Parts: sequence; C-alpha cells; structure tokens
Amino acid sequence: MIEAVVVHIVQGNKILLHYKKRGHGAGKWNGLGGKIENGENPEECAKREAKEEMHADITNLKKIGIIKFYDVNNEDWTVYVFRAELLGEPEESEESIPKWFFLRDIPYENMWEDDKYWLPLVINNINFSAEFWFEGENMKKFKIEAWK
Ligand SMILES: Nc1[nH]c(=O)nc2c1ncn2[C@H]1C[C@H](O)[C@@H](COP(=O)(O)OP(=O)(O)OP(=O)(O)O)O1
Repeated sequence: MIEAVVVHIVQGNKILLHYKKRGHGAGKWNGLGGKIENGENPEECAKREAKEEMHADITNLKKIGIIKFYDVNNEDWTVYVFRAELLGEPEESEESIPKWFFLRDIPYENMWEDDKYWLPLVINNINFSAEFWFEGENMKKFKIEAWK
C-alpha cells in the first residue's frame, strides 16, 4: 500500500492546480503532493512537497479527506487530502507547473477521473472518506461518505 498526500489551495474564487510533468498522473492537473517518505507524517510530507513542487510554503493545513484507490493491475494507494493556505508565490519546478483556475473552470476532463466526485467537497469544506476502484487509468466504481 502506497501512502501519499494531495493538497488543495483554494483562495476566494480560485484554486491552484499543478500540471504534473512526471510520475503517477503525468499530463494531468492535480493538487500538489506526493508519496509519504519514511518517518514522515502526512502534514510533514505535504509541507515538503509544497517546497519541492512549487518552491513555496503552505500553512493552516486542514485534513479534509481520506481516499483509498484500488487498482486491479497495480498497487493500492491511501491518499490523505488537505486544504492549505499558500505563503509566497508558486513557481514552476522539475515536477510540475502551477496555475490558478477559477472554480467554475476546473479542468476536470484533464484530471484524474475521481477528482470531480470529491474536489467539490474539498472546496466546500466538507469532510469525506472515499474509495475508488481503477483498472489502469479507468475508474470502475466508487463509494463516498461525507459529513460536515
Ligand atoms: N486517482 C488519483 N486522483 C488524484 O487526484 N490524485 C491521485 C490519484 N492517484 C494518486 N494521486 C496523487 C497522490 C500523489 O499526490 C500523486 C502521485 O505522487 P507522485 O508520483 O508525484 O509522488 P512523488 O512526488 O513522491 O514522486 P516521485 O518522487 O516522482 O516518485 O498523485
């Protein structure tokens, strides 16, 4: 089981997304994040990834969801989802290109197929737990539980 974090930064009517240049989900827009390394907790991983991926810090982290991804061909993932606030200016890095999107223009068609089911919950500060079953990049089934 791989453990990872995804962090979403929502400010006013905009969200900061990252075009991933490499790794799992390359070619898609996503929150920032990555795999948890030995000895880190999810918050520490989120802060490290923010520095690595966009050369900026994040603060006021709020854990908002937990997602399990089951993939029949590959490995299973547990992903901790956070909201956070940005300190400073995001920059392009070797991993990704950051870009602000209006909330009404989120590019769901160029994101992981599961995102459209749970990102609205993150934006509305609704806690959730979800499970998604994939075959490669195709989502087959899902379950979501949400609570205020
Ligand atoms: N179906 C999915 N939907 C989604 O929104 N995010 C997903 C996802 N499956 C995985 N993720 C996230 C978790 C994690 O933040 C990221 C994948 O992590 P990466 O491969 O970028 O990890 P690292 O930054 O540790 O990369 P490397 O150093 O290249 O191994 O994609």
